[in-house]
Amino acid sequence: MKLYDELEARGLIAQMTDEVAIPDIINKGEATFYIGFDPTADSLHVGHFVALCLMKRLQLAGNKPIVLLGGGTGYVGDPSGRTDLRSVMEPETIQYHCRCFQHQIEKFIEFGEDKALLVNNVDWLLDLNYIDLLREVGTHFSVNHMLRAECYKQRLEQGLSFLELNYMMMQSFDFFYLYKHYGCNMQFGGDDQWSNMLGGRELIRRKLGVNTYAMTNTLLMNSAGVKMGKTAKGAVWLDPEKTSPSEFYQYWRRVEDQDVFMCLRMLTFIPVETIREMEEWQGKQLDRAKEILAFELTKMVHGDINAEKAQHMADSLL
Ligand SMILES: N[C@@H](Cc1ccc(O)cc1)C(=O)O
Repeated sequence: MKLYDELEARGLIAQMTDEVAIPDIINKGEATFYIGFDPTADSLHVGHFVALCLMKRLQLAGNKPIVLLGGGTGYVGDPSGRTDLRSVMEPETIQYHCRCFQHQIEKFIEFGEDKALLVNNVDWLLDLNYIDLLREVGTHFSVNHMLRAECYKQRLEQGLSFLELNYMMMQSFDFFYLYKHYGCNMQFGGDDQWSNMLGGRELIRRKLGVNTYAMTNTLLMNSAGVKMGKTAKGAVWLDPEKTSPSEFYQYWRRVEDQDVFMCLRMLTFIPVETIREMEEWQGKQLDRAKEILAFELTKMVHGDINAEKAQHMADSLL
């Protein structure tokens, strides 16, 4: 199965700017693409995991990932799709979070000159000159248009600070910068990032007359339409100190019957054909599917030994 068909079969694709060119470019392994991660906490969580796996799938098909750590955008905070105000983080906290993210990401993605790059936007955003930026970038953004963007909808009721209104311009500038310096021609991200991604694409088009691409992945939602990866205790983290391998395993072992195959498709590397056969399973066999899901994911995040331990622990609880 070609990469694009596989991503589609896994239900990973939400929106894209070009339905002909994007499948073609990624199938040929010709994309240099980036995904940005803002250092909002000292660990990645399950929501980031979908993006990391997507990167891995694209990398395995010969495309080149650029992982962008938002050490610069972290100073501003993305209001997209959020109703709550983000607290302004201290520079030391931002740096520390970036180191934590980097450490975790390095376990998933193989870095190296031709394989993948890791960059931090603090390296170019922090030194921008305000007046220059307003003149060179600000002129290309319509506030009217921004206020209509889907991602700010809920936020406009609560109030959107001027700081946050600038976020879209920062992320757009990143895409422009990565295109210029690394030939990055595509941006991926969660579906809540669509407006920010289009902003960058438009900036590149206006400043350089070049066409670039953007594609979003489906957010991990359960059948009730609720974002997955949260428990009563809070987020399900990838850091074993924050969510133990056993808790991590249990989270997946306990997904609802209707969600197990969607999770297998979106999160694991089990071939789509195998998952299709498993979809015939019913009753007790669904428990088996959940065990496979929990084991596979725990293995990917915490390694074989921890996955086995977590499974034994779960078995002994039964
Ligand atoms: N805005 C993204 C992170 C990001 C940061 C900078 C970028 O250039 C791209 C993406 C998020 O909140 O998830």
